Amino acid sequence: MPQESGAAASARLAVIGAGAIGGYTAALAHWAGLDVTLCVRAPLDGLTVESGGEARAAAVRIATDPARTAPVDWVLLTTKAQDTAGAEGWLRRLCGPGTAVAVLQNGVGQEERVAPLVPKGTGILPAVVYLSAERLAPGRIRHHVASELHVPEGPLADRFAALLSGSGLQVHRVPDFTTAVWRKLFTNLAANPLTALLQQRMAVFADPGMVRLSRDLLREAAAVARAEGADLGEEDITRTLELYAAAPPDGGSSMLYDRLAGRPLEHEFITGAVVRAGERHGIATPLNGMLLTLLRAVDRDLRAGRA
Ligand SMILES: NC(=O)C1=CN([C@@H]2O[C@H](COP(=O)(O)OP(=O)(O)OC[C@H]3O[C@@H](n4cnc5c(N)ncnc54)[C@H](OP(=O)(O)O)[C@@H]3O)[C@@H](O)[C@H]2O)C=CC1
Ligand SMILES: CC(C)(CO)C(=O)C(=O)O
Repeated sequence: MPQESGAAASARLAVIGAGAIGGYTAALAHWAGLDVTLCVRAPLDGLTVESGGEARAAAVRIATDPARTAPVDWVLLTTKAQDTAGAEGWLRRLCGPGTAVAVLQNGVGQEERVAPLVPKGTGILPAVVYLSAERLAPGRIRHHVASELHVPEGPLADRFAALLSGSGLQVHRVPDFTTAVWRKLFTNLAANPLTALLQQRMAVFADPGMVRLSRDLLREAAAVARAEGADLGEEDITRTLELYAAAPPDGGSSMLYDRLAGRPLEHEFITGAVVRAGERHGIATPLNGMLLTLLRAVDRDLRAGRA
């Protein structure tokens, strides 16, 4: 785990959400010397991150009440997409003149989701998250693999990269964010629904039938992605399947972890995003549509406490 101090060591950072991504990024930022407040909705005793077989505590400040917080330099929003609106109380208190908000969420349209919840003019930086982490228990995070954030290039991205320099989180500034966000969505479109529906980990992708099904799901999505302006093709599908094959077999997906913990699923922002965009463009997505129907059924049971 990185030990060195970051370039923006005195910056104040608030991380909303103490789950897998929030807990991991908050710990790395704290170890890099940033002034980190972790904003949670249920009290937390502390934060510990396991990575590479080593467990380390991060003595971040923990806040449970938005009313007791003040504006910071950066906010990292790391709730599930369906919980974005629920974080409005935090966003309103943490954003002042000069605050920027980075949205670390899967799916597409991160900026549009957050814009109505922050003061007009607040800089919003959508971030594609390439890392795998799992919340083992409240405040206990296991990092499985990778530590990359991809953001649209520009002055806000430059500030974000400077903020996190030396933290171990690599910030990549990309010229074509539409392609980047859809490319990342590809990695979720088969892995998240299939692991969640089957309640199996990434080892499931050793099955050639599962790889064929994933390719077909992604081919549907590629047609939709291109209609949305993303520059993606067969080689991106192949690369995604290679990623699945190379993933730690005991790793999972954020949707699997939600199902195992009995929490609502993020399906409407992943599979649902493809199906709805397909409908807008008149592109049929029967396989993704079928998964969406199954995920909605599971989610209904989870919300009713039956699954
Ligand atoms: N886990 C992973 O490996 C990856 C996840 N992602 C994406 O990153 C995003 C975050 O995922 P992940 O970290 O796994 O999700 P988690 O479910 O582990 O964490 C989300 C956290 O948000 C908290 N939260 C929700 N609403 C609020 C609120 N109003 N105030 C404070 N906290 C709140 C939840 O609180 P509570 O504890 O009370 O439920 C939870 O701790 C998702 O979009 C996911 O798809 C992207 C790449 C990889
Ligand atoms: C599956 C993974 C790690 C990327 O493939 C992911 O983004 C998630 O768990 O939501």
